[in-house]
Amino acid sequence: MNVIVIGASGYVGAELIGLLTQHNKISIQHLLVSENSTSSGKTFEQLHARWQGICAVPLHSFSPHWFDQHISSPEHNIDAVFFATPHEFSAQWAQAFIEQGIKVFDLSGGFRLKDASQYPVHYGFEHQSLKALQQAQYGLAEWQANEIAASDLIAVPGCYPTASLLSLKPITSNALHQENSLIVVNGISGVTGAGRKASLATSFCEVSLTPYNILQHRHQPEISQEANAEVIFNPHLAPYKRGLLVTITLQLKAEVTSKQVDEAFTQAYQDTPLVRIVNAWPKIDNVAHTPFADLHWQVDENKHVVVVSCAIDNLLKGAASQAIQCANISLGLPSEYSLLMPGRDL
Ligand SMILES: NC(=O)C1=CN([C@@H]2O[C@H](COP(=O)(O)OP(=O)(O)OC[C@H]3O[C@@H](n4cnc5c(N)ncnc54)[C@H](OP(=O)(O)O)[C@@H]3O)[C@@H](O)[C@H]2O)C=CC1
Ligand SMILES: CC(=O)N[C@@H](CCC(=O)OP(=O)(O)O)C(=O)O
Repeated sequence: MNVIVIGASGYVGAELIGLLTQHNKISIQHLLVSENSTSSGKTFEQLHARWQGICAVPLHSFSPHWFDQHISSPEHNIDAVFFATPHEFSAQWAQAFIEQGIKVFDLSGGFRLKDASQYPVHYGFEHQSLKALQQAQYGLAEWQANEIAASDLIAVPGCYPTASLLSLKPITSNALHQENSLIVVNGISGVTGAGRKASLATSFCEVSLTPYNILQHRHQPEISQEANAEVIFNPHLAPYKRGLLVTITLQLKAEVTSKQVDEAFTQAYQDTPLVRIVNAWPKIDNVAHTPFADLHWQVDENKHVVVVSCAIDNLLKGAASQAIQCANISLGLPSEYSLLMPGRDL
């Protein structure tokens, strides 16, 4: 698979490129940034020294001219593009790549919400690619492999939604929860979740554990849509670099037993190497810098309540490694290919 990564100077782009360099079925053809990027002309290893000696591909500026020069002719040799870019940019450009026969893996939120009217509210722009939006397939790898394999436009889930949906779907897809009851998702993320752009809110001396965007975060509709159940989402920013944890409280139907809950989770994740059911409450340190999601739950049958917690690396299972899982599925490979043992057949 010959690929392009747009957004190569960002945190997600860097992790994605790092994974691509170790994938023996995927070949990086171009690494791109914005037209006025200060990173244009630098090599990937100059920008992200972690990959010194691994990837010296130069970063170039993406523009309509670049697209015309490299993509518009049918002779292009590109099979797929990864958008590790702002939401509006992905929403603007995905259709043009699809029309050239190029598969799109969008790591932004540009194609995750099915209802176009939600974009002005939650993303601040009117969606212009309604045809692509309808065509887009949500890419929660452990739950939608068949749909991902059949689609040319994959909306890779966000970091909080990934951890939340891995926790919720075994319950809601088996209708074990009390209909119309309160489902509260508390999430905590490290600062890399905000991206590489410097801002006062994420500068070293300013960051402290705090809730943010309460009752108005754009992940609330994404989680509700994909869980098929309305949630309340309370994100928190914490003073560490990477890793994300959600703890979810939801009411079970009165007749549901803890055995049914256990069966729902073991059924969902018995054959998913990257989602681990762990015997203690998950810890960020056990998943940071890995493609894993660690899950644990506890049921109180008297209160008819289950508490589920899931920890992931926001840049990996919450973005880049899940995008690789989606690409693997598109290639007909096991979703975990190259993620457990880099570059080798499983
Ligand atoms: N951080 C996280 O934990 C997660 C982020 N995401 C999503 O992934 C995407 C990238 O996030 P992240 O890496 O954190 O963000 P960063 O701000 O770190 O990186 C954004 C990247 O997009 C590039 N870019 C910006 N505008 C354009 C443009 N017009 N044309 C081409 N490239 C452009 C930037 O290049 P430059 O500035 O050099 O021009 C940079 O490489 C976002 O949509 C984010 O919401 C999804 C899941 C998790
Ligand atoms: C700490 C922090 O700021 N996190 C980001 C989530 C990053 C992310 O997951 O972006 P997507 O929406 O593309 O998934 C936020 O809350 O907006």
